[in-house]
Amino acid sequence: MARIGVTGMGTMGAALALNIADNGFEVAVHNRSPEKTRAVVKGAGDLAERLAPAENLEDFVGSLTKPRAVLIMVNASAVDAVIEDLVPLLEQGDLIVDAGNANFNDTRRRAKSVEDAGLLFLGVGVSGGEEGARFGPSIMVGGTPEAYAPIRDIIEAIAAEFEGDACADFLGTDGVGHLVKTVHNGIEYADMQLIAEAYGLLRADGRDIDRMADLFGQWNDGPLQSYLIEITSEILKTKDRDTGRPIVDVILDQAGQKGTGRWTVIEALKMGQSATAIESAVAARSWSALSDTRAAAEAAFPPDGRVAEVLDTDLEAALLAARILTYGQGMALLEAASAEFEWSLDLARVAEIWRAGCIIRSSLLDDISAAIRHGLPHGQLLLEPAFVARLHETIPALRRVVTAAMLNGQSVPAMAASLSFFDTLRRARGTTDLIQAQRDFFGRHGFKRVDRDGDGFHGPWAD
Ligand SMILES: NC(=O)C1=CN([C@@H]2O[C@H](COP(=O)(O)OP(=O)(O)OC[C@H]3O[C@@H](n4cnc5c(N)ncnc54)[C@H](OP(=O)(O)O)[C@@H]3O)[C@@H](O)[C@H]2O)C=CC1
Ligand SMILES: O=C(CO)[C@H](O)[C@H](O)COP(=O)(O)O
Repeated sequence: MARIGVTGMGTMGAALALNIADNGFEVAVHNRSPEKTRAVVKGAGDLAERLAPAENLEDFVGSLTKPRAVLIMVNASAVDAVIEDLVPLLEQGDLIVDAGNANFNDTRRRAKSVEDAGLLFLGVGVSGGEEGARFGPSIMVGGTPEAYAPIRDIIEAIAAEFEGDACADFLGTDGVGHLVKTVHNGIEYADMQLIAEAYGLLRADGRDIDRMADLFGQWNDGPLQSYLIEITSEILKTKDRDTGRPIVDVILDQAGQKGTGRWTVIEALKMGQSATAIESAVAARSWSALSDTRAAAEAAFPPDGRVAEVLDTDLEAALLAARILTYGQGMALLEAASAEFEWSLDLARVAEIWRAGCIIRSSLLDDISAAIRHGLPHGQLLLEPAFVARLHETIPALRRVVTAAMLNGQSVPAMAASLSFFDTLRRARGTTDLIQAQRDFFGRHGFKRVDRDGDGFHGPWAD
């Protein structure tokens, strides 16, 4: 009998189940199509003795000790159907864990309906891709402490570690684990886009791909140290087996997206927050789908042949500045969500559990968690003294890179969005006085004055 079961033997579910077994726990395994379960057991080697495979949900649930704990790792669109099948098979006090990527609004709804049925529910974000799931992901738990208690030891055992600290924690009630994972992915989208923009500038400059790989490798030894920079270097070194060409040259430039970046932007907009670098990254993926349109537009507006003059050191600093601003936007969004849903989210802890295991892990996160513990003035990372100093050092480079890109017709939407966010925020008096005047002019919306208390003032056009 197993203390926990995993249903969904896809990329992530299989890897998590093996991780659980590797940490000494018996684990029941199940998949809608049983051949996948058989394949996982067959490929498990010595770990197979800790796997209890089941060909149907009834046997799967029957192989769990009570109170049962079932971890679902299926596509977001299938979670409701799986829960519907599971609930009649479970008893009061049993636990359902949705560990896939889920829209946190769905998680809130699911938590309520599962709890109404007398069961416990957790919405858990897991990050790290297949390798992370197998050897140590970052794990973001949302739900109730009672629901977390029975599996806490398992979650902490399978999670990544940063200097002995498990990169897993209970973050608060209902949807918080999935919103934190969603924002993690939003930051992931922006960081990937920023890196792709730097790659685009280097390509426009005619750089050799192998030397580019070395440059990313060097950057990974400095302040940009991160998983995404590291794998970019690896990817750029990789040749296609069939043609011998750099692998990036045979990959169609159309990026997929499963929804978490878009969810981040939607939630940011709903909460009156800005996630502009993330929004640019989502847009860039959407624009990437328009291959025919882009080809037609290139024919209509051909490149003017100028060469981008961008220094490697400037690119490195520009990426760092934009990354800081992106993390800052993500953290501010989480702070706003915490206030709105009364989660009392410990943002420093979030940064801590992202320091290892997850896709956005980077050396910067240790500094970000320290900065949050010192307190972020006005809730903004960019105002924390250590980050003020870093931005003073790096923003001029971001400005030079964005300017060079713009002058040369190179697309850098996420870098430009980050810089505009920064420049907007660092002006005590902006330009929305005119917006307010326009709103009042056409719609009598009223405005506040700088020289009097109260609101609802109108311009003379209203007379
Ligand atoms: N891949 C990654 O890097 C990461 C993925 N995630 C998230 O983890 C979850 C799983 O992703 P991943 O493992 O990559 O996906 P896969 O495509 O590898 O596997 C999908 C799994 O979902 C099952 N499934 C699909 N539809 C149904 C259904 N209607 N009923 C029952 N089972 C169903 C599949 O079963 P079958 O074999 O029968 O089709 C399969 O086990 C997703 O939410 C994803 O967003 C989270 C972090 C990283
Ligand atoms: O959660 C993940 C990583 O953290 C998954 O890999 C997710 O699929 C990435 O999102 P997308 O497929 O939209 O790029």
